[in-house]
Amino acid sequence: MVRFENVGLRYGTGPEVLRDISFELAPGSFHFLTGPTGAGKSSLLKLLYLAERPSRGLITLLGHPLSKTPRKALPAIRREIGVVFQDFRLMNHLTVFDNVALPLRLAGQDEAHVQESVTELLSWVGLKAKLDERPLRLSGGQKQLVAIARAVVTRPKLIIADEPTGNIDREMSLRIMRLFIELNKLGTTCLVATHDMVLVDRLQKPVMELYEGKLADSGWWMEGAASNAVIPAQPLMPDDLSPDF
Ligand SMILES: Nc1ncnc2c1ncn2[C@@H]1O[C@H](COP(=O)(O)OP(=O)(O)OP(=O)(O)O)[C@@H](O)[C@H]1O
Repeated sequence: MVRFENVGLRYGTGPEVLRDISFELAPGSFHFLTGPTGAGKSSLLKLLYLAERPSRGLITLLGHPLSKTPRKALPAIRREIGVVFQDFRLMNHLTVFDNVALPLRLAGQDEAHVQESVTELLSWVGLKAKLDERPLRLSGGQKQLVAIARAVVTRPKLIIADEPTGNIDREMSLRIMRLFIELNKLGTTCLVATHDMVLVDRLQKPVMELYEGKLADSGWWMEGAASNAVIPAQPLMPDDLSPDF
């Protein structure tokens, strides 16, 4: 699904902010990405959602070696990736419904499909009653639920979340993480960057740790990823979550 081999990243002529990054994410896996502020978490995620290109090393994304992929093929790969940001990045002049519908409409989907998919997803995140609301009238947690619905409306194979629960209270953070777990149970590969070690401890998922631009024990990550390859995509079973989650 994702493979990094000795990847480095520098911004402009500055120092490398990521060095010798090697890891593999198997299809259907779920990983947290943690590390202190400035360690390079957002930078690593930017490489994954194609907002930056590596200054060295090899990245294979959804089967495509990026160094050999023509630039014009990148938007199609990017459309297979759903991204959730800490600051939501919603369109405040659009309704909740239209925010979630936007990726489908941009992809030229017919309106009947848009109506069905968006209504279904807004029910799933618990915001069916808010579909005509503007984002500015929602709480931070509700805005993040809309952003998650928008990120997954095109059924991406990979979901990347950069501090999705920053500045959101504990109860809503758990609800948001539960959605990522449900998506993962449906077979979506998930990588979630977070500072919230309480959530990480509760969820008992593999953790990739970045320190000063390097992955802790990256050799282990290549090995760990290989064993994750046996995790099958599972049907959605919300009740399967641990009771205290
Ligand atoms: N656009 C940029 N131009 C130059 N340097 C940058 C840019 N973005 C990030 N950096 C630098 O790269 C390093 C890693 O930053 P990054 O935002 O990836 O860390 P982070 O682990 O996500 O931090 P945080 O937890 O505070 O969000 C930092 O030293 C930062 O100053």
